[in-house]
This record gives sequence, structure tokens and C-alpha cells, in this order.
Amino acid sequence: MTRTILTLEQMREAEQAAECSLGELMERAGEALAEAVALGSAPRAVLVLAGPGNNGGDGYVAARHLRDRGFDVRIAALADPKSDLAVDARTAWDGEVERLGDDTKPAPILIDCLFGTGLSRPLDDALAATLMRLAERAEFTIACDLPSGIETDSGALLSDVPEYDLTLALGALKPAHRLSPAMRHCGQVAVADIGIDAASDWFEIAEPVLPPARPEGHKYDRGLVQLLAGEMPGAIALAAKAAARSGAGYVRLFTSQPIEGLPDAIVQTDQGSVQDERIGCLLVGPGMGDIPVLITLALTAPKPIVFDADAIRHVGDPERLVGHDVILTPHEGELKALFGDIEGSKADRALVAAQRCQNVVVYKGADTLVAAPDGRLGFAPPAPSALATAGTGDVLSGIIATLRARGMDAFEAACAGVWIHGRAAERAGDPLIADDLIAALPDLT
Ligand SMILES: NC(=O)C1=CN([C@@H]2O[C@H](COP(=O)(O)OP(=O)(O)OC[C@H]3O[C@@H](n4cnc5c(N)ncnc54)[C@H](OP(=O)(O)O)[C@@H]3O)[C@@H](O)[C@H]2O)[C@H](O)CC1
Ligand SMILES: [K+]
Repeated sequence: MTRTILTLEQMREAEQAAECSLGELMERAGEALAEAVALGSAPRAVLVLAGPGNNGGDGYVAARHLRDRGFDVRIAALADPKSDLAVDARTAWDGEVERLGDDTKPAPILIDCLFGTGLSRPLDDALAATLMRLAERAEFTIACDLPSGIETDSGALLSDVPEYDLTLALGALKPAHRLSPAMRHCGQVAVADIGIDAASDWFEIAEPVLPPARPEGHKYDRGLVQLLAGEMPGAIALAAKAAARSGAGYVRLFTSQPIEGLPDAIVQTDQGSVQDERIGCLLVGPGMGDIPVLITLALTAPKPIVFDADAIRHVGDPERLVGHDVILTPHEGELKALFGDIEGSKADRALVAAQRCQNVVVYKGADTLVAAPDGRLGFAPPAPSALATAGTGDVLSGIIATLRARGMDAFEAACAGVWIHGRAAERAGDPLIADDLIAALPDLT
């Protein structure tokens, strides 16, 4: 199921537009938090850390529900509640409230309700140290909405943040749940449906629905991927193999020198034209080196193109791509080389890049994003860090080129490719080399 992602501002608007009262939303949030804890543990000692805002309010509500479920609950508050909702939630808790400090005793279950979307600055050093200590001593840690210390829209860590076992996002995911470095601190991320309308163009990329292959179809129906080789054969060979293994009907490689070790099914030729009507998608860039004329050549083709690696560095001006049908797959350095310094969070940068070139941009990294010029933004679910090895990007561009050649729309093909690549990495294990990814591709027919 696709999970939507709301920014801080969108979240506040959705809260205000909700059909029920904010108090009811908080009640549902606290109840969902208690439910999440009870799902993971039999009744035992719980410590709830409560902040002064509504995140703290959720904590008082959760404490009440957990106690009703037989948990032995303590609350340690940073300060008295400030918001009306949090005051009400505090009043409805008739147990003791400790003052949070250096001497607060740990418990096996820790619930962090210090700050959520309202965090406005780093935690004080002493508070951050107390939070780290209590999290280290707990056996199960859960963050309410967001781990305290994380900026909602950018995913930045404003102070030291523990690595939680579980984060329960309220109403919808926030960008920080799927952006680095924050995402690695969230643990498993579940979403509690508290009854707000979470409509957005931003979402977590989910398992794709691939176009079915027609049983009577021929190889061109399954897609002809045309690759242009450059100076270094290894990278384009990986991309070609990935294209073939992800279900392309036909993979053809234009190369002046035959590349050894490629399966015979990959046709290598030094003849041919990028004007061939049967081409489903062109792929240029892996191992291209310093041959910018290949970009000029590719842009004469009336067909979809994937530009990866060196091709991105050699485009020169992003506006050159306007009017063409291109998917770009830059990592951080390549994005900067083509678009220069762009202000804002990674999400902002991805969207500005897509706008400027009027094409789909796959902004790679530990937190890969897929941006469309119309504002759609897909956030990759977490993938193994073992993917940060040479050649894995060539495999990704090969997969995406195949999906595009098979007739998927550019944005859908890019999102699907990113999802498939991440799952292949999970199957390949750690450590992995790029070739293992190809062997571990799931069934894509
Ligand atoms: N999304 C929903 O539909 C619902 C969300 N709920 C929960 O509410 C929080 C957001 O609540 P909010 O009150 O806006 O914000 P926080 O609780 O995160 O924190 C705000 C208070 O914390 C103070 N603050 C901020 N940063 C610090 C800091 N570093 N050190 C100390 N104090 C800090 C802030 O004070 P200011 O001086 O900045 O004004 C506020 O007092 C959301 O995350 C959900 O958990 C509700 O349950 C309703 C439904
Ligand atoms: K929190």
C-alpha cells in the first residue's frame, strides 16, 4: 500500500481540516501509541517522556491506555504542558508525574513523547544526554511521531538522537521518516490512521504493478533497450545485463569494440542508428567517459532516454533536455554538476531539478528520491547500505531503461526501478557486488 508523506505545513492543514476535534485526534494518537507498544510487548514497566507540546500530550494519553492494559507506567515530564490540548491530557492522567532529569531511572520500554513536528531548535545538551542514556538502557524504544531532535521536513538531526526500534507516525509519514540522516534513527516506521485526510503528491514508493507481457507478444513488445557504450566497458556491461535480466525483450549495445564476457543474448554491434523505430528506450552514461557527442546523438532520437553517470555531467545545461523524454539518475555530485547549488532540503532540490529540466529525476543516495516536473515526489523505502558500492547505479539505470522500454510511464518506471533495486539488494545480502544484484532481481515478468 502506498503511504503518503506530508510536510509540517500540510500536516497542520490536515489537522485543522479534520472532521473531529483536535482533542479527539490526540486521543486517537495516544491510543494508537499504546496499541503499538502492547503489540510488541507483554505488560511490563514503561517510561513515557513527555514534552511541553502536543507530542507530550499524546504521551499522557498513551500512558492512560497502557495502564488500563496492565502496564506499569511512569511519566517523566520535561516541563509543564503548554498547549491547551496537552494540559487536558495531563489533567486526565491521575498518576504521578516525575520531573525529567539526570536522575531519571530507566525502564525496559521507553516512549519518546518529548517533541514531534513542533521541534524548533536543538535539544539542550543535558536533555539530549538524558535521552541517549535512557534509550541505551531500554530494551524497546518507540518514538511518538518522530524521534526527538529531528527536523520534520529536512530529516536533519539537530542534536544527538537515539536509534529507535519503532517510530509511530501520526496520520501520515513526514519527509524525515524517509530522508537521511533521520531515517536511520526511526527504526521500523508504522503509520497510525487517526482520521485525517492525508492527500499529497509525495509518497513512499511501494511495490510496483508491472505491465503484463502479452503471451503472443514478440521481443519488441517486451522492449528494445539500446545502450551506447563509451570508454569504459565494465559499467555499460553491468547496465546491459541488468536490462536483459529485468525482462527486456531485446538488449542491443552499440560499441566500437566487442565487450568480453557478456551473454550472447545481448547483441553487440558497431552499426546501427538511434533512429530505429523499434527502440523502446536508450541508455547512455555508464562508462561513457569523456565522449559528450553521445549525448548529442542520443538527443536526436525520438525515443525515451535514460541519462546516467558521465552523461549527466556532460549535459551542460539542464534546459537542453526540455522537450525531450528523459530520465536522469544523478547521485549528489552529478546533481550538483548539472544543476549547481540548489537551496533547500533534498526533497526541494529534487523537485527544483525536475522542474528545471522538465523531466524525471532519480536523485540517488541512501535516501533516493524520484521527482517529476509536475510535483510528484516518490521517497524510496529504506534499502541496505551495502548498495553503496561501485556499479550498483549502472544496474539501476539498466532496470529503469527496461521498464521504460516495456511501456511504463517515465515517473512510474523510475519509481518501480528504485523499488526493485532495493529489494534485490535485500535478497543479495551484505556484502554485495553489483553483479549479485542482477542475480537477485525478483521475478519481473
Ligand atoms: N498530526 C496530528 O494530526 C496530530 C498530532 N499531534 C501531536 O502533536 C505533535 C505536534 O505538536 P506541537 O505542539 O506542535 O509540537 P511538539 O509537541 O513537537 O513541541 C512543541 C513544544 O516544544 C517546544 N520546543 C520545541 N523545540 C524545543 C527544544 N529543542 N527544547 C525545548 N522545547 C522545545 C515548543 O516551544 P517553543 O518555544 O518552540 O514554542 C513547544 O512548546 C505531533 O508531532 C503529534 O505528536 C496531536 O496529537 C494531534 C494530532
Ligand atoms: K517524539
